[in-house]
Amino acid sequence: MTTIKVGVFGASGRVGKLLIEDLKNTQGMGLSSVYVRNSLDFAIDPSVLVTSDMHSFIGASDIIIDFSLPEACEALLEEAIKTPKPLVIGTTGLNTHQLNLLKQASELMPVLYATNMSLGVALLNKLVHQASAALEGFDIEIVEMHHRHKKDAPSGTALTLAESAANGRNLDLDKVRVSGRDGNIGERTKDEIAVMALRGGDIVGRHTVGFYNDGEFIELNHTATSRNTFSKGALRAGKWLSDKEPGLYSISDCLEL
Ligand SMILES: NC(=O)c1ccc[n+]([C@@H]2O[C@H](COP(=O)([O-])OP(=O)(O)OC[C@H]3O[C@@H](n4cnc5c(N)ncnc54)[C@H](O)[C@@H]3O)[C@@H](O)[C@H]2O)c1
Ligand SMILES: O=C(O)C1=N[C@H](C(=O)O)CCC1
Repeated sequence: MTTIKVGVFGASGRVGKLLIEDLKNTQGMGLSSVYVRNSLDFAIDPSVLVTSDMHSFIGASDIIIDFSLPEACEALLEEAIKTPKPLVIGTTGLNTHQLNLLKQASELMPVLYATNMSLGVALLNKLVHQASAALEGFDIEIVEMHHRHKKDAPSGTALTLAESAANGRNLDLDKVRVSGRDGNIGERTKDEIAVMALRGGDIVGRHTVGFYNDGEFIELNHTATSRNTFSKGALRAGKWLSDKEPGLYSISDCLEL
């Protein structure tokens, strides 16, 4: 079996470090390059290319996995457009320009973009779509909780869940999303979908999508108890993506959900 050479972008981050560890025990895949801005603060196999030259970083690998920051992901996409390689993108908080760049890249190479690499959240998105369509008149409120170091809010996962809920009712999320309530704002409107973010401690990731009506409510809840859920999910996605045609793929495509 040939070994898929993996490049890790965001290597010294919380998820990046786990990707490097998990790759040591992943059959059919091996770490070949890491991109660093300065230097790595941990030891790495000397056969791995450690570089701050984006072109060499991409060139040394068969696929690239990115868990970084939006500006960094943007720079990666710009370089990948010049040197196409399958890309697994896990970075959240991308703006409209960065999302457009991602779509542009996917015309030249296979790109899997997932705001959450877990199987549980992939299924939760399906359930939320179904519940949103079936539970007419129920108010939809989403709450997410993450660790104190998280920079973007609301989480990418919460926004994707809100998109699933809005799609279930043929609503435009940009028109109905509420991400803060403060002061004398009046009563809740019928269609609004609230997405609220809490931050604290070392919470890996918790999402609750609630459907509330008079006399009853349903809450669908997902909790990630280990960050390895994301790194292992990204490696599974990378293996799946490595022989695909150019296109924009989702985690549901990879998991055949
Ligand atoms: N899709 C998922 O399943 C999933 C899961 C967890 C985290 N995330 C997302 O992944 C991203 C990273 O999360 P994290 O907790 O590992 O963050 P982190 O802050 O620990 O790591 C970020 C990494 O990006 C690197 N970086 C920052 N700016 C850079 C630049 N300009 N150029 C190159 N590299 C740069 C940092 O050096 C670091 O290695 C976040 O957007 C987070 O929301 C997604
Ligand atoms: O720790 C993070 O940061 C996470 N980010 C993703 C998001 O924004 O949804 C996935 C969960 C963990």
